[in-house]
Amino acid sequence: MIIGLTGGIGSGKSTVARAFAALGAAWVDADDVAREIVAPGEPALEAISRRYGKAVLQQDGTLNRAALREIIFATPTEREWLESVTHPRVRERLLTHLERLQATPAAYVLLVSPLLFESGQDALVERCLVVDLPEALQRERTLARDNVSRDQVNAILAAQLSREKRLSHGCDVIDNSGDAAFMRQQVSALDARYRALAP
Ligand SMILES: CC(C)(COP(=O)(O)OP(=O)(O)OC[C@H]1O[C@@H](n2cnc3c(N)ncnc32)[C@H](O)[C@@H]1O)[C@@H](O)C(=O)NCCC(=O)NCCS
Ligand SMILES: Nc1ncnc2c1ncn2[C@@H]1O[C@H](COP(=O)(O)OP(=O)(O)OP(=O)(O)O)[C@@H](O)[C@H]1O
Repeated sequence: MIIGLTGGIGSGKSTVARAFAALGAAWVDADDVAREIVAPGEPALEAISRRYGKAVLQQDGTLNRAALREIIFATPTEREWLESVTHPRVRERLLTHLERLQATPAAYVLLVSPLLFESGQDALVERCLVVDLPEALQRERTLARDNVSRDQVNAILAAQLSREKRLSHGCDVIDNSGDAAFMRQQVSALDARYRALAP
């Protein structure tokens, strides 16, 4: 069984996924896969450097992620262009990872993705799970973790589904507005449910 674990920036997806993994779940993170497909030599990186030039490359030829982030969250059409290059490749690579993970003894597999619905990756999963919290807390946790401005966090939030729209998909929900113990308690209950449901 593949479960899509989603939530906006800084909602706590990786933290929640690690709690599931501690109980034996397997997982793949779409953000990690999005990094794989822009490694040096990959066609997506060539397309990005053709469009934006050297400004989006570091001295060693790897992607300057902060520079590209500035461009795409300032201009929605540029973000759409980048997604048209990256999302099909992320999806293809996710399928390979999921196939590999399904062959492991784990009872179920998590596909962790900030853009599960926005990118159509929900077609790859049988159930979905939303990590939910008030947007203000999401913003504060992101600002505490990342070296980004409040304006940029707001631009990223604006490019993602709203809390209400994400919840409207009828997924299971983890309330991550409390402490780690509260989160782990919910993970443990869901793990038992998923094990009972897994074929
Ligand atoms: C713009 C990039 C280079 C910025 O890299 P950076 O290292 O600063 O951030 P990182 O990749 O870790 O992403 C951080 C968070 O930003 C948000 N985010 C990233 N891309 C997008 C997007 N296209 N739309 C909305 N939110 C996004 C997500 O919440 C993500 O968890 C990178 O995010 C990217 O390549 N994005 C396009 C690919 C994509 O859509 N990835 C999302 C998973 S499929
Ligand atoms: N219940 C919690 N209480 C306090 N802090 C938390 C909690 N859950 C997560 N955090 C913190 O919030 C930040 C965001 O969490 P995490 O990195 O897991 O989110 P994410 O959804 O994977 O983020 P992104 O997709 O943006 O990479 C981290 O610094 C994490 O330690």
